Amino acid sequence: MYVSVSVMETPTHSTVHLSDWQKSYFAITSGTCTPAQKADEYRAKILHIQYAWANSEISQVCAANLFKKYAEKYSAIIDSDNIETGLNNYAENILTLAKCQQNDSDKWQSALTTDNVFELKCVQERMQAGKNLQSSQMAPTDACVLADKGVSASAAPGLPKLSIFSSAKETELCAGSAKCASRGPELLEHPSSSKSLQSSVPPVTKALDTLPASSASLNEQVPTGFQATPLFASKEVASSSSLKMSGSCRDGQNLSLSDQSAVPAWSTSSGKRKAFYGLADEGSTVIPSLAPCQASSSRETSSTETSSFSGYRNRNEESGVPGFRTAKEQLWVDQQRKSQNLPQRAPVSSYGGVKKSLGAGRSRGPFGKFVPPVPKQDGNENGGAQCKPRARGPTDPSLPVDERLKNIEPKMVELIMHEIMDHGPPVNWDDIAGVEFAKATIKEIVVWPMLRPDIFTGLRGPPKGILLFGPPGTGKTLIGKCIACQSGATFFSISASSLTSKWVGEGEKMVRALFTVARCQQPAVIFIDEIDSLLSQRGDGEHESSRRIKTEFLVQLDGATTSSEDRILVVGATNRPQEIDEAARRRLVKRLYIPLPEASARKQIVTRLMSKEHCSLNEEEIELIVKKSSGFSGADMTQLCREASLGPIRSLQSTDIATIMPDQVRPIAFLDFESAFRTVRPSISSKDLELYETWNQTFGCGR
Ligand SMILES: Nc1ncnc2c1ncn2[C@@H]1O[C@H](COP(=O)(O)OP(=O)(O)OP(=O)(O)O)[C@@H](O)[C@H]1O
Repeated sequence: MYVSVSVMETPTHSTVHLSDWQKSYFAITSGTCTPAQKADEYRAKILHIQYAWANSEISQVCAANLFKKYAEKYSAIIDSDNIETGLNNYAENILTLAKCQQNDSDKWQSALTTDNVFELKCVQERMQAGKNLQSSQMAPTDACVLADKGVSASAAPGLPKLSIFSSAKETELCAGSAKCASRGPELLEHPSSSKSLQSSVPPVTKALDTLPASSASLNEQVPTGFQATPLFASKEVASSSSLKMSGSCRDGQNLSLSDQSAVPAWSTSSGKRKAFYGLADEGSTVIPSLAPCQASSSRETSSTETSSFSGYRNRNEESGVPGFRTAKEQLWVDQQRKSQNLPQRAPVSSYGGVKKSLGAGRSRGPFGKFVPPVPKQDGNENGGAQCKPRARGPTDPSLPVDERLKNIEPKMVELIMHEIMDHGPPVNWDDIAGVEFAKATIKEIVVWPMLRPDIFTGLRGPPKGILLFGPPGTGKTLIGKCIACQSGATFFSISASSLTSKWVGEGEKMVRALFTVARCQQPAVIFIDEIDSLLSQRGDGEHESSRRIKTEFLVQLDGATTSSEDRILVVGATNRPQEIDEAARRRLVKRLYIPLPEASARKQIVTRLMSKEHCSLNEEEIELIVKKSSGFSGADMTQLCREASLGPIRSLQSTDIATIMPDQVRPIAFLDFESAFRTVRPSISSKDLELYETWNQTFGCGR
């Protein structure tokens, strides 16, 4: 886990008593704090303590006590596996990466420990890359010095073999390195457990005895710039710090797993240290490393000390070199730089961030709650209700970034991923009553080709666009979604009117971005509701921006910028097909009429909805309902059933509602439908229906 703090104040008094610290640093425990705030505060305070400790502002005993107190105070957050409140959820490091690997069946219980996280393949790959680099950059003599001085070879960055500190010298080194930021994580490796916390602090007496000497010796032993991994800091903050720090820590080695460490080398040179603090004082977001790595991992650890040291050695092992970034990380950084509007920290998890808000209304401070940028691998992020697992978002530098997205504004990608990409429950063909011809056609021309692109080649190739037209509430959206679900495609759903009105001046870019993201997520279905407002016939009053959006859309639809192998289907839906201009109409080759549901379909809708309710309707009554609902759309039928379902409640005395048991509510009866028919009327006029019929006969592809 990472910690980030904007400005670190260095305590002014050289000796600070525990009580003073407790007084000033435990004020945040009021009951009004949210878990997120507490988690943030927790990190910030931990940092503060560790800085004070590292600067000898407080004693080791004091630090250990404070850490223990914090662990106790915030154990609810730290230990919690709750996706909302658990501190793990705020992690943006290796743990997050690891969490992305989980699926529901894992019954994941914060079982990640420092060790098993590093066993994950994705983690090892990254570690290996860093290790290789270090090996190639570390002079053999450096390694010898380390070995000679009692530091396990494996503890030296870049040296592959792992070992646990066990020798006296190693212990001394660790104890002494209390002064060193790089030792920090061990102390707080398991803040959730006071036991582990205590035991992870080197024995006080020994530490006190050995501190000055070993501190110095460490500084001699460790190559200049030997840095700790900020396990608790935000990636962006760390990243930016990294840039700032590079000047001061010329020869520092950045040990951050994600190559974003900003922690300076802890050298004997007070000049260097001052330079470091100087930066910190100037507002640099410098990240020390004494914060907990995996709060809950202590539970899993059999030997706390071993765990502590293993955390140390692992981080050493994964250390990188300053300034090194993989190409994909560089790309990510570049993308973030381009996105000047975005807050400093927002982009990290923004693509996978809180849903449906584009981050607006969602405050993400420097410690903003982390939401994994990628879905679980089973795609069940939303309770198993998802057509297709979402592909990886491009904002997490630890994940591959699609080259195609590099020219797209991140905020647009975010919007598309969160607002337009649909993550709702899957839809089956059986969920759509009636419209048999349309369903059969769609299966044949769209779903099968998407499933078997190898067979549906050449003339059999799928169309790029289809049009569903008909009265409102007849299931066009349902069909669009069903296509996506049944063909294993990602479903993007957008209203064309929002393209033209919501993003004034940006609609054109939005169209381009939408197709680009869809291309990255293919097979994909782009459902455009009210497509008539996007593709309406050109007139004198047509606005320039509307014209540009339309042109861009047609270009994208034509696939001018796509390869022939792209599997993207545009499904347009409209209630006003007559307003679509010829150029667009021609491109939407299959124009399918989605009419009002026939009697059999209406029966299907009623039966299906009532089967989920406590209902006393018999066959005959259902037939009567179907008969009386002639001219109703699917949406009207749904509304009718909703209204009828309220009948039993309405018949209750007002006083009963507070006390009645659910099973005492009478079943929905025919009389409730009779009442419902008095308020629910068909929403489509026969005149409107004529228009659809006429247009269908002229341009439709039905029989
Ligand atoms: N054929 C159908 N089978 C089952 N339910 C239907 C059907 N048609 C409509 N519904 C019900 O009506 C609701 C609205 O349907 P949907 O949004 O798909 O209609 P639409 O044709 O896209 O409407 P609009 O043109 O107004 O966007 C659905 O969620 C569903 O409850």
